[in-house]
Amino acid sequence: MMMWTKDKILSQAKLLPVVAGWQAAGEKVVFTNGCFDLLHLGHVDYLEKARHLGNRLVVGLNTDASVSCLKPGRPLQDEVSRARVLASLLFVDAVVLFGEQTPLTLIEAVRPDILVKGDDYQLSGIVGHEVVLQNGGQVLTVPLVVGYSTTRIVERILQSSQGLV
Ligand SMILES: Nc1ncnc2c1ncn2[C@@H]1O[C@H](COP(=O)(O)OP(=O)(O)OP(=O)(O)O)[C@@H](O)[C@H]1O
Ligand SMILES: O=P(O)(O)O[C@@H]1O[C@H]([C@H](O)CO)[C@@H](O)[C@H](O)[C@@H]1O
Repeated sequence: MMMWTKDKILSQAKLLPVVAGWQAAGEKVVFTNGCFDLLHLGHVDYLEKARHLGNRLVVGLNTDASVSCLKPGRPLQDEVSRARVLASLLFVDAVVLFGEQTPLTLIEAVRPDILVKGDDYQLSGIVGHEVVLQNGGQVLTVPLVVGYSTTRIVERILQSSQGLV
């Protein structure tokens, strides 16, 4: 049965029993996180690959307040929009917002089987890698699709707009 995308967006309190149920059924839960401001091919490719590393994909999404601390001038899209766009992806099973500067507390609560980031991150630099490894899980990276980033999209928009004046 096709889920409504908004029903994939869960509070942490509602997410934890859902994850526990998946794991009790023997499903490997993959967790990743990010700002996902303007969704692009790199995000889609990496999220799809992350999903295929296990059986379920949970995406931790930085709130607007969290993003603005990490990336001044961002986000360009609010958290409601960013969450809904992520939830619309077939291979995303759940989206959960977090307001801290890092997803450490969330990862400690979710206890995913697999933690994934793009390979713009070194394994040792991935927040939560110690927790997941201590729990017997895996920490993996997915190769970047070269040439794609939200920053690059913004730069190209600015360049093209300058050409219009
Ligand atoms: N080109 C890409 N290919 C694969 N994965 C990517 C790519 N760009 C970002 N990611 C991954 O997507 C996740 C979210 O990253 P983020 O939202 O910072 O995207 P971004 O495009 O790099 O944004 P920004 O340009 O603002 O840094 C991270 O795990 C990152 O590793
Ligand atoms: O979209 P980004 O900038 O890749 O996401 C950040 O990732 C950080 C990462 O998990 C560090 O290992 C995280 O700490 C931060 O909150 C953003 O989600």
